[in-house]
Formats: sequence, structure tokens, C-alpha cells
Amino acid sequence: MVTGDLVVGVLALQGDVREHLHALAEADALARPVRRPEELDTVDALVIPGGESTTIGKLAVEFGLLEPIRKRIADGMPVYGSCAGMIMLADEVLDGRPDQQSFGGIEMTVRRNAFGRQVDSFEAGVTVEEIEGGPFHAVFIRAPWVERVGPGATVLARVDEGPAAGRIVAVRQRHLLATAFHPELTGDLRVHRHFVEMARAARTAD
Ligand SMILES: NC(=O)CC[C@H](N)C(=O)O
Repeated sequence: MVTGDLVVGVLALQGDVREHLHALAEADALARPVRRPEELDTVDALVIPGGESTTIGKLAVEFGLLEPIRKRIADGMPVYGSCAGMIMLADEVLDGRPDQQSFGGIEMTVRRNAFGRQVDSFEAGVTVEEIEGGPFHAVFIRAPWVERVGPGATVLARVDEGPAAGRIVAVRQRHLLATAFHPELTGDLRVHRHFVEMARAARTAD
């Protein structure tokens, strides 16, 4: 249905929007911020940035984006979420605020600020299935981890080393991809390139 370059939106309500726009442009996608339902209509795929999931959810309601994004997800729009974005893609959120909202879509239960009980931020080696080139130097900032996934979701990565070794930190469910870490902050473009490829494949399949 769509011709020309792939347009990937970045949900621009709160969080590290600029870093994702930059990483997507480097990964050869046309990247643009999305704040309004009309802007959502113009994108082929969407990135939900890291930031504060409670705030992103609240603003999504205020800006009239919660239901439109849920509908696009149900209709097969490719979405990638990092950290707070991972929380927004989870069907179930533990340790959320009472008014915590998520778009859902991935059959997974995430725990907010899961590592944060010991330490607010840390870096660790993470090997991501489906992405070649060796382990990521992954940055976690008040990150969630995934406690369990349902049958529709595939675990792509666990922390390789340290006290959190074995914790699930990357998941894919068909057109939806989520990482608990922030590749947009480290200049390693492999996750964004992988997502852009997923989005191009989804568009060709339409
Ligand atoms: N770096 C992040 O995106 C942190 C996520 C944040 N702790 C939340 O619950 O939304």
C-alpha cells in the first residue's frame, strides 16, 4: 500500500526522543516525531522511547493517542520500545502506579524499576538473538525486566553477567520488539537497523 521510503515515527510525549530520531536516521529510515493522532496516521512504524512510562501513558491519554496506538498495534504496525517503551508494550505491568497505562501487545509481564532496587543504573553485556555482531554493551537506567512471557512472545536476550545474570531484557512478538536497555544512547545501531528491517519486511508483506 505504501511506496517510497519507510517512515518511522518516534512517540514524542516524553523521554529520549531525539536520540531515537537520530539513531533511526542513521539506520536509513525517515524518522519523525509523533504527538498527535494525525501524525500517527502518516507513519509506517513507531518507536516508543525511554523515559517515564507513567508520564508517557498519562500524556498518551491526554493527547488522544492511547486508543489509536492500540488499534495500530492490533492492525500490525511494527513498534519498538526501549525501557519505558518496553513497559508500554507489555500486556501486564508489575510495580506500576495505580494509574499506569500501557498500549500492550506483547504477551509479557514486566516489573518496573526491577534492577533499581539494588542500583539505579548499570551496564552489562547482552547477547541478542537474531542480531549478529556479538554482545551489546547495554545501558540500563531504572530499567524494567521481564518476569515471564506468554506463548506468543520470544525471548531474545538475557543479561549475560553480574548479579542480574539470566534476567530477560529483550523480547519480540511478531511485529513488536522491546528492550529493557537503551541502544539509542550508545551509538550501536544494530537494534534500530534490525527494527527498520522488521518494518520494511512487514510493509512488503502488506
Ligand atoms: N530509562 C527508562 O526508560 C526508565 C523507565 C522508568 N523507570 C519507567 O518506569 O518508566
